[in-house]
Amino acid sequence: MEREREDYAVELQDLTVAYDAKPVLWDIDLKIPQGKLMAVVGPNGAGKTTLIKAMLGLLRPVSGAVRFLNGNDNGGDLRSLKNRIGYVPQSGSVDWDFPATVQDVVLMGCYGKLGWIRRPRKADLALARQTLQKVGMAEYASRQISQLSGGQQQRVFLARALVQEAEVYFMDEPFKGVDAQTEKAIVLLLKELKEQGKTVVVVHHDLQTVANYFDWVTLINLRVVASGPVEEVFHEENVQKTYRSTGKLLRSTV
Ligand SMILES: Nc1ncnc2c1ncn2[C@@H]1O[C@H](COP(=O)(O)OP(=O)(O)OP(=O)(O)O)[C@@H](O)[C@H]1O
Repeated sequence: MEREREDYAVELQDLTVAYDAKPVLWDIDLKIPQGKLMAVVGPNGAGKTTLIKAMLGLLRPVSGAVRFLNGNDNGGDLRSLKNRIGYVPQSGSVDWDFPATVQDVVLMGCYGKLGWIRRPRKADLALARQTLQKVGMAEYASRQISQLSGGQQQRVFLARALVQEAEVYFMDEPFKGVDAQTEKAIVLLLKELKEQGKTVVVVHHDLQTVANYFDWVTLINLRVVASGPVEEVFHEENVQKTYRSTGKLLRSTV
């Protein structure tokens, strides 16, 4: 039984989340196997960001449970799992006026390992530099984050997550507003993470690239319409069902 749990990076059971008593996620059951690159797709307002926030314990669900890796309950032992879980928020949701350099922001990714008090070691600085190089931002290391373009900020937040060396990553629309070259760089990083056995959950809007970029997909619109290997569940019928209006789906659940 324990072994079976270990195979799942994240497991959701009967998860319902509401804002002001209005449900936006309804009775979600989901198992995300370890080592998958998973896209979460669905129309605007479908509950994708809410799903990620609920998984991370940033929102309290009305009911249900979230379990990571070895079966720890969300809210109970999530703190001890913190360093094993990385999060790249939607760039629009971040306060970019926060006074910090690019290098500072990337080093924040090491704090889980370092603790807040300790100064970064040489190895952390080297890792931060190397990761900035990877995302093509090394030359901006001492620039204030407020003085970067949207796509550059996105790359920096990706670098911050990468230095954390987590096991499960959540990324909320990492391709939003980035140019083709940055998109390619991010895709390469995602594939690299997968090769290292990491699990990556990505909110994604471009249906055209799902099959190229990901091996697992969850289609969501208030409820999970389908979740599984891309080649099995990402087909016309499921996409149609997902992009029907939320109202219709809600009526069909009650
Ligand atoms: N803090 C909040 N308070 C009240 N309602 C909210 C809040 N955040 C989101 N919602 C509502 O919950 C629903 C789901 O929002 P969510 O941001 O999870 O959707 P999404 O699928 O990520 O959408 P998008 O593709 O537009 O980013 C939407 O109807 C939204 O208006």
